[in-house]
Amino acid sequence: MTLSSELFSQAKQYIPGGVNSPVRSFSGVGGTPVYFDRAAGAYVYDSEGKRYIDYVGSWGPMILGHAHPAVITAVKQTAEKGLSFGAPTEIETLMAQTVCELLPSIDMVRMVSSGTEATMSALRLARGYTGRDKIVKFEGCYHGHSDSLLVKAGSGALTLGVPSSPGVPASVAADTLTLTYNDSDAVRSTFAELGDKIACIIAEPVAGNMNCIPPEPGFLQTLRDVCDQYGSVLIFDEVMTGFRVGLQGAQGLYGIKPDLTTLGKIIGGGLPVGAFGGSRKIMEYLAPLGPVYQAGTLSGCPVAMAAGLKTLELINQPGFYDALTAKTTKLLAGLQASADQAGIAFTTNQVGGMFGLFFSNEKSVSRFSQVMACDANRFKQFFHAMLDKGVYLAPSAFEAGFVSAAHTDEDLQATVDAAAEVFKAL
Ligand SMILES: Cc1ncc(COP(=O)(O)O)c(CN[C@@H](CN)CCC(=O)O)c1O
Repeated sequence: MTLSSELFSQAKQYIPGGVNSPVRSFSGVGGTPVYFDRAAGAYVYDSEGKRYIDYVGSWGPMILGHAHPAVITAVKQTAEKGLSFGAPTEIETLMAQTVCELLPSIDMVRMVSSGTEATMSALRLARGYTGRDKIVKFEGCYHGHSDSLLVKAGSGALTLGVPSSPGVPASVAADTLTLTYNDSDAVRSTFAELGDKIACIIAEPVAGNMNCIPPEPGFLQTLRDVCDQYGSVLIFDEVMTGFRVGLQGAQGLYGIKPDLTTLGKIIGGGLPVGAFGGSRKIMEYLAPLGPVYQAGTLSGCPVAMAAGLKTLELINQPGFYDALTAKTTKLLAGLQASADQAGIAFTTNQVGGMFGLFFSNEKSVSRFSQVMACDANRFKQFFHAMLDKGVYLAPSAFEAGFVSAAHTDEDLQATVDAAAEVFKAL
């Protein structure tokens, strides 16, 4: 029995499923989750000291690499002054100002402590601002676990949602319409039918929770157009893509301006931070200024702000994203060549420093249905074989992968070499 197995057995006595977030349980790939003890740069080290090249990066935040010295120093120096006060601090204003300066669509921003809080709050704000109840989301997109967003498509495109989890009241799910990502026709026909009842669309501008699925040309523009035509709020959930695919997020990359943006992950630098922001006219509906209530004890925690601010400072350097994108491209080109060499049906997607791996015969994967048709068993075999070789990929075929600035050419080559051996043995 490995130390991780022992730790997992112990955890399962006290924590449901032994984890504080389901995907960590390896339920998507089988086997026992690896317990990590420490991390530095591109590497994570398990409880027995084994090193892995990490492509999860705490699900996106660790864009600089783990335990970046300047981030750790900023956290230590801020923590020594106290951890949180439940009162305003200057560093919160600095963070808000930085986010507003980096994302032109954001005039004002409110900090929260998770992506779930950010999207839940943005939905309430959009509903309060428009006075409407219905929302549109897309199948395969994940926006955290608030009730309105744990909803799957009803039997037909225009039928209302049904809960995707017990505990979500049918009455709540009924206000959520779930459409097919990248299906612009479905968006247009839904709005033609119900547009004046729809408070908002919430979309991942690059879907990173059904593996990595970029928007097809015109899709994001369609979302913008129907929201303009029917007076609905366009929410880009950039919890994952924000500062990951570019300094101005996916909205900057694709040139589509949302009304509200949700953020998380990178803006916390690895500590619990979420945020939602947008146009002043909408944000001023928020308490204490306006009638829409939203609050949080540790929102804007100074220590978390310090980690996030230092991270945003260090990614805002000339060439940072070109280098990150080039590394990711190099990794994927190597993986594809190895798979082709071994005759394995395999394809990849990439946007900036995030990527998706698909065991699929498709030349390119752009729809949820194509993701679902991938060879899940082959992914599981690949995942575990790579893990054995010291490469830590996302333990699910429905997650994106992430490269950091700390990954070296040697790390990328070692990953490709390991994959070449694994593909041959599949
Ligand atoms: C686009 C997007 N929006 C919202 C969320 C929810 O954020 P959190 O509440 O987990 O901080 C997420 C969370 N992402 C997952 C990874 N796919 C978190 C990992 C987990 O659930 O443990 C997200 O990707």
